[in-house]
Amino acid sequence: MAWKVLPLLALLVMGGVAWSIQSIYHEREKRFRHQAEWELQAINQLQTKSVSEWRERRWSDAMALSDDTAYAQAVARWLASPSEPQALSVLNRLRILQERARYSAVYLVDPQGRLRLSPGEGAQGTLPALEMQALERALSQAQAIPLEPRRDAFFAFPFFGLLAPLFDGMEPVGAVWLVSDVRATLYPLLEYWPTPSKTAESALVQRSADAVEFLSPLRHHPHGSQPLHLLPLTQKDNPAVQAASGERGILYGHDYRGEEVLSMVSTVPDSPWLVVSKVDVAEAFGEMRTREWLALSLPVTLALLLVGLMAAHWQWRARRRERALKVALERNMRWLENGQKAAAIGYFAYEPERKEFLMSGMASQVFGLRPDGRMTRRQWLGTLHRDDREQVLAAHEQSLQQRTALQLQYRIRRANDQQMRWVQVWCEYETDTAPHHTTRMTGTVQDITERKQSEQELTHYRAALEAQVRLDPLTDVANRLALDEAVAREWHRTLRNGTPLSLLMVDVDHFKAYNDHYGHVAGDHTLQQVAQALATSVGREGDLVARYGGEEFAVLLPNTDAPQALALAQRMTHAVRALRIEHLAAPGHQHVTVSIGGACVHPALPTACAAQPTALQNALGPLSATEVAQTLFEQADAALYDAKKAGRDQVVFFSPTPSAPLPTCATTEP
Ligand SMILES: Nc1nc2c(ncn2[C@@H]2O[C@H](COP(=O)(O)OP(=O)(O)OP(=O)(O)O)[C@@H](O)[C@H]2O)c(=O)[nH]1
Repeated sequence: MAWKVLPLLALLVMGGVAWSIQSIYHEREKRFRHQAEWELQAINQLQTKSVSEWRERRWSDAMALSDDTAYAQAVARWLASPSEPQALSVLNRLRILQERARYSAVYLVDPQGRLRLSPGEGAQGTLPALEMQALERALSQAQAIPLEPRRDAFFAFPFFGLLAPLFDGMEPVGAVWLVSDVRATLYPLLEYWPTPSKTAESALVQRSADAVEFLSPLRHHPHGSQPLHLLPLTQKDNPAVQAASGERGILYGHDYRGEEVLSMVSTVPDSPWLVVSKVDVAEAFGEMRTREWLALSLPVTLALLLVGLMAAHWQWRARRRERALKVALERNMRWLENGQKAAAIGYFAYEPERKEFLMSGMASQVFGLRPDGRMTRRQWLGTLHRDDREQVLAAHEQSLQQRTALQLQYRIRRANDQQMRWVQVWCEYETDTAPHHTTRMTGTVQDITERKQSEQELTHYRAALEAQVRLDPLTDVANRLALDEAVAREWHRTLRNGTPLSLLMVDVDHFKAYNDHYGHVAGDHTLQQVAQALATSVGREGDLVARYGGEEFAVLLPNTDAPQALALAQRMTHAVRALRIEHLAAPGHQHVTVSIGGACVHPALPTACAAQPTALQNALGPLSATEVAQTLFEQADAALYDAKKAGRDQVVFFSPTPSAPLPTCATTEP
C-alpha cells in the first residue's frame, strides 16, 4: 500500500519543489532585472554627468572669455594696431586656455569671421559657414553660441565648437572660437563602462528635425568610426528615437542592429543632448539567467540525485526480491525433487492429442525410462501388466468421459529392468477454456511396490495370527473359540439355506487311566494322534474338528444330516481304533478308543433330522443362535453320555424320546 502511495507523494513533493523553484526563479529574475536596470541607470547617469561637466566646462570657458572685458580690450587694441607684443598677450590667454582645457584649436576671429590668431600653427582663412552664422548670432545676442559636434572639411576630426563673443564695451571686437576634438575628449566619456560587457554602449543623440542625430560613434555600427549619422523618427522601437520623442528613464526596445536592448535615457542639462545607454537584453539577463541556472542547478541536481537514488533503491529492492524469489523457487524445486525422491512420487502431464506424457525425473524413474522428460502412450501401454491393462484403460476412459479424478493402483513391468512394480496413480483430465480447448491429463505416480509387499505380508501375518488364535496348540486342530464362531456362523447359514447341521462330541475312553498308566506326556501325544485321526476323517469343506476341552473333541458338520453324521462318526471311531494306540489300563480293551455322541438340527424340514424330527423343530422355534448351539451341544453331550454308558467305543445319536431307538454303531473293530 505504502509503495502505491509513495510515487504519488513523490510527485506532489516534486510538484511543490518545482513550484517553489519557479517562484524563487521569478522573484530572483525580478531582482536581477531591477539590478540590471539600476546598474544601467547608474552608468548612464554617471556618463551624463561627465558629458554635462564636459560641456559646462567649455561653456564656462566661453562665458569667462566673453565676460573678460580686459581681454576684449586687449583684442580690440591688437586688432586696431596689430603688434607682436599685443599679439603675444592675446595669444597667451588663448594658449593657457587651450592647454588647460585640452582644446584642439582655439582661434581669435574678427567680427567678419576671419581667423586672426591661434596658439597653434597659425590662423588663416575664415570660419566655416555654420560657424559664420553662429558668430553673427553670438555677436548679435552677446552670448556664446555652441556648435554641436559635426564633421567639416575644416578639420580632419569631428569637433564641437563654441563661439565666445568679445565686446569692448558695447562694441563687438570679434570672438574666440573654441574647438574640441570630440573623439579625444567627449567620446571617451561615453565609453567608460565599469563592468565588462560585449554589447553595452552609450551614445550621445539629439533631435534634428524629423530624425535623430547620433553625435557619438556607435560601437557596433559597421561605420562606427563615422559618427553623426541620422536615424528617422519612424523607428519608434529604437531607444534613441524614443529618447528623441521625449521618453526618459528605462526603456526596452530594439536598437539599430535589431537586437532587443535595455536602455536608459538621460538629458544632458542645458543642452539638446541626450545620453542613451543600452545593453543587449540577452547579455544583461543572459548572464543573470546563467547565474540563476547555476544557482538553481544545485536543488535540481539534488532533486535528480534524490530521484536517481530512489530509482536505484527501487531497482535494488526489485533485484533483491527477484533474487529471494529465485532462491525460494530453487529451494522449493529442490524440496519438491527431494520430496519426489523420498516419496518416490513423480508428476506427469498427458496430452491425448499428442499421445505423449511429459514426465518429471522421478516419474521417468518410476517407469524405468531415460530421464528425458517424455514417454509415449505406446511406451506406457508396453509397461502395463497384462492382468491390469484392461481395467486401467477402462478406468482412464471413464475418467476422460466423466472428467472425474482417478486413483488407480496397478502393476507395471519397469522398462529398464523388467521388474514387476506396483504404482499408484492420481490423475485428472482437464480442458483448456481457450483457445483450442485442449484436453490434458495431469497427475502423480508413485512406486508403492514396497508398501504393497508390506501390506501383503501384513495380511498374511494377520491371517496367520488369526488362525493361531483359533488353533489348539497341543493338537493343532481348531480350538473352542473357532468352534463357537463356526457354530454361530453355520447356524445362520443353516437358517438361511434350510440345510441340516450336525454336531459330534468325541471323548477318548478311559483317558484318566491312560494318563495314570502312561503318563501325561504320552497322554498328550495320544491326544494329538486322535485329533489327527479325527481331522483326516472329515472330508468336506466347512467340516470342523475342534478340541472342546481336555480329552474331548467336537466335530461340526454343516449341511450334514443325521445319517451322514452318523456314518462319519463311525468312520472316526474306526480311524481311532486304526491308530492302535496301546491302552492296557482300559478295562477290556487293548487300544485307545473314542465314544461319540451326535446331534442334528434341520430348520426347514421337520423330519430331516432322523434323530429328532419335530420335537427339536418345536424346541428350536424362536431360539437364538447361542441357545441353539447350547441345545445342540447338550444333545450331543447327552448322546455321548449314552455312548459311554453303553460301553464306550461307539456312536450314539441324540434322540428326544427315550423310547426311540438310539442309532448306534458297533463297538467291534472293523
Ligand atoms: N495327558 C492329558 N490328559 C488330559 C488332558 N486333558 C484332560 N486329560 C485327562 O483326561 C482324563 C479324563 O478323565 P475322565 O474325565 O475321568 O474320563 P475317562 O477316564 O476318560 O473315562 P471315560 O471318559 O468315562 O471313559 C483326566 O484324567 C484328565 O486329566 C490333556 O490335555 N492331556
